[in-house]
Amino acid sequence: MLISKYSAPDFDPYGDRASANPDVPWPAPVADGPLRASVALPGSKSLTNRELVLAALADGPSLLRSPLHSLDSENMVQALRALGTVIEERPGSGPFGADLLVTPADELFGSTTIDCGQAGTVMRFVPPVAGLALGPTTFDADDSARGRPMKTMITALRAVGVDINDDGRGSLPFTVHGTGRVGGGSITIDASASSQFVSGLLLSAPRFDDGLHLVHEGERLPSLPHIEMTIAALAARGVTVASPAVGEWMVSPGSIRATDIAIEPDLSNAAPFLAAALVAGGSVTITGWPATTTQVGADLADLLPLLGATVERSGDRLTVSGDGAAAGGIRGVALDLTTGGELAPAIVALAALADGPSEITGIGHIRHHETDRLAALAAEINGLGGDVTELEDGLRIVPRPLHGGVWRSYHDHRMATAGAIIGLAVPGVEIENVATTAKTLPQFTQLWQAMLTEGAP
Ligand SMILES: O=C(O)C1=C[C@@H](OP(=O)(O)O)[C@@H](O)[C@H](O)C1
Ligand SMILES: C=C(OP(=O)(O)O)C(=O)O
Repeated sequence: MLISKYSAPDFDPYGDRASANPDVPWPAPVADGPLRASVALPGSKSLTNRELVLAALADGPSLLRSPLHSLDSENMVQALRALGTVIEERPGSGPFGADLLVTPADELFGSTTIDCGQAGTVMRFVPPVAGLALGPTTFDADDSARGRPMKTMITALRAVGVDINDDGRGSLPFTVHGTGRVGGGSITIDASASSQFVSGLLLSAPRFDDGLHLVHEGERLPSLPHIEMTIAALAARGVTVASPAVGEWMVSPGSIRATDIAIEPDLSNAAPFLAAALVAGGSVTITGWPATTTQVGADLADLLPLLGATVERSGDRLTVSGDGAAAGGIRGVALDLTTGGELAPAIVALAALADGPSEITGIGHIRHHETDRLAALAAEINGLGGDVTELEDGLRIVPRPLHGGVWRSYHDHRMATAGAIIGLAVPGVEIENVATTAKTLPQFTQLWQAMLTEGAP
């Protein structure tokens, strides 16, 4: 298991023994009263993995303070190390593990195999870096992630001059034959399946000979805030980057500045905890909420009130309060979540406990996340007695009285946490393979239990 050291000596990344064994389902705890909890969360996956890539391509050593330590970030660290980047642990600035000092390689070298695990950010951000390395780099992933779409990245890299060997199916595994240089230039791609194709190309683009002029043409462009996060991260390191129109980006060739950066807490991973306040009633506070951020999780402050929550900000604390599902405190909603598909599993779990029907649309692309999340959410909620219908690009959820049962997680961290949300109100929900939460939040069960016991009479 690729979990690196944590500052707390007795830190157990799995929270408890049962959750460490994927064969033993985790009994999701039921909330026995209103919550009054304050939760600190580890660093953002999206920020950590962008900053690791940029640091590896930068003009000197960078320090990442309070980065995420999880399977996704560990896969990124190992990937960049395999290409010659030196990544060393330094005493942690925060409670969730070491800081990372990243020293770029004088020259990136391939002749290696990279295990992307389940990380979309590794499989979409690192192949362009491998194009800049000398020698072949083979990319592979967990069985459950091998089918995730890669065709757009393969064709895009070929279009900027990178030689790739694949089996023609547009998925992993494939081999990037890096020559140490990438031409770059003007290309058009279809990023309908994932914004990560755009982000991955933009992150390496300053190191392409001619930079990159990238145009998206396709039926939809999901997760725009994640692309804006990429642009902001590049700009913060002195890269000249612009988006002259929606679906068009330009990156000038040039150096990427080394920096010292603090990684914000993962606001998308705040979703299940904040949702808990609506389900159980009472309040949940997330500490360290940034004043300004590019994370789409910040939208929870606007989304959760639509479902009946009250949201308050005080300094760096964001508090969500609710009346509880039993008191009819969750309202049905019609929501387009095109920009924040990552938040959908938590919102859908809330909708299953609401006082009326919901329709969540704009999220067809989440069929290509860790699993087909539309099919998985419908199957698992319906398996507990619910009434969820798959739409082409979303879900229609009609709340029904739910009963206990096994909730399958499909190797998907957000499926596991969505089941935990429902389990707060429905006795007898058992989450299969809750350890899958280690993808982005190895401490999930521990933090969830602490949220439920804190402030309890
Ligand atoms: O760039 C990123 O960090 C991410 C982009 C989004 O991907 P999609 O555009 O594939 O939804 C998001 O869902 C994922 O969790 C993280
Ligand atoms: C879609 C997700 O992950 P990935 O970065 O692997 O695409 C997610 O975390 O919800």
